[in-house]
Amino acid sequence: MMELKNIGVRFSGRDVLKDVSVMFHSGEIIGLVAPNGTGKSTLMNVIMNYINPNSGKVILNDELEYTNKKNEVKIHQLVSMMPDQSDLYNQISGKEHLKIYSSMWNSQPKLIDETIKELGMSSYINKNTGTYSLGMRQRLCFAMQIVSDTQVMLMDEVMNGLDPTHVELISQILVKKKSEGKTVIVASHLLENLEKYADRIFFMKNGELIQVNDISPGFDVREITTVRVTDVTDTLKENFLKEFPKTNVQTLPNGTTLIDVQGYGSGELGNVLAFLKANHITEVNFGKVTLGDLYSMYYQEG
Ligand SMILES: Nc1ncnc2c1ncn2[C@@H]1O[C@H](COP(=O)(O)OP(=O)(O)OP(=O)(O)O)[C@@H](O)[C@H]1O
Repeated sequence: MMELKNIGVRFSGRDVLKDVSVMFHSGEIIGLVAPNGTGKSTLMNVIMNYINPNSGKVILNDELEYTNKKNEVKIHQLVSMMPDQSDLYNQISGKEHLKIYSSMWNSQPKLIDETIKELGMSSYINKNTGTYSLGMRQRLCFAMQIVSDTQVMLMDEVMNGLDPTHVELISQILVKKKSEGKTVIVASHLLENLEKYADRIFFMKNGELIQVNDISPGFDVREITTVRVTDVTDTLKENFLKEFPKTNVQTLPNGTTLIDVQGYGSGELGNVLAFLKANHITEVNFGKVTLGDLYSMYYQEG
């Protein structure tokens, strides 16, 4: 378990992190959504103690804090950040990289071969990483962190440059790590992918971390059932509300209109769909509010 307590970071008089307090538990995947420049790297750097916050602290397992070098070494055995592609040494093989990580974290050596197999890296793992494609390098960086086998894993843009097959594969491995009790914190811009596996998702804005379930009550990410439509004019919306006055309708900055049909029976739902069809609305999607919808609500509004 990792706690961030009242973390504040100020750069050039600007609050990049503002009194951030949050608890991350074992066996959960945290999704972190942060448009460029909102403080995601700063947050990760504070967690790793690469940046000293102006206020607040990071607490591991209720007791460990970055109060001295000895504790830092202990915490870094428990918390790791996925390496960046620029951290790779071109002149040695992928397997050498995995061995180095395994010995640095003193993890079980069998994890190396298991991870190579799981990620389908056997055909190139013994070649120098200088010969790797971007996707291969990315998979290696991910594999290095998996091999380190720490309790908390921070991953910044883990899916960068990966094709859909590998995005899926890595998503499955993240879920497996969660089932092993790891805390996995993934910062990603792939919203559709993130919402498939993340247990809790936070948006970063103005130095704050907001859990998406708190953003728009009534349009909760997991529970509310909606009809999603595009190309709804103001007049059509007015007519719709005359016909269905009790229905909650919300048009997002991205042009999608959400019609809340939670609790509607098939008759009522049929009436809504018939109305839309009669008004030539053919792009109709039935489901929950998506993370993309919430992103639009939160970051693009007025
Ligand atoms: N050492 C620093 N000194 C001054 N300002 C900084 C410093 N580090 C970051 N910042 C500023 O803090 C803000 C957040 O930076 P940060 O690198 O955390 O963003 P980010 O969310 O990781 O962005 P990106 O996704 O583009 O990497 C930015 O406005 C950046 O200019």
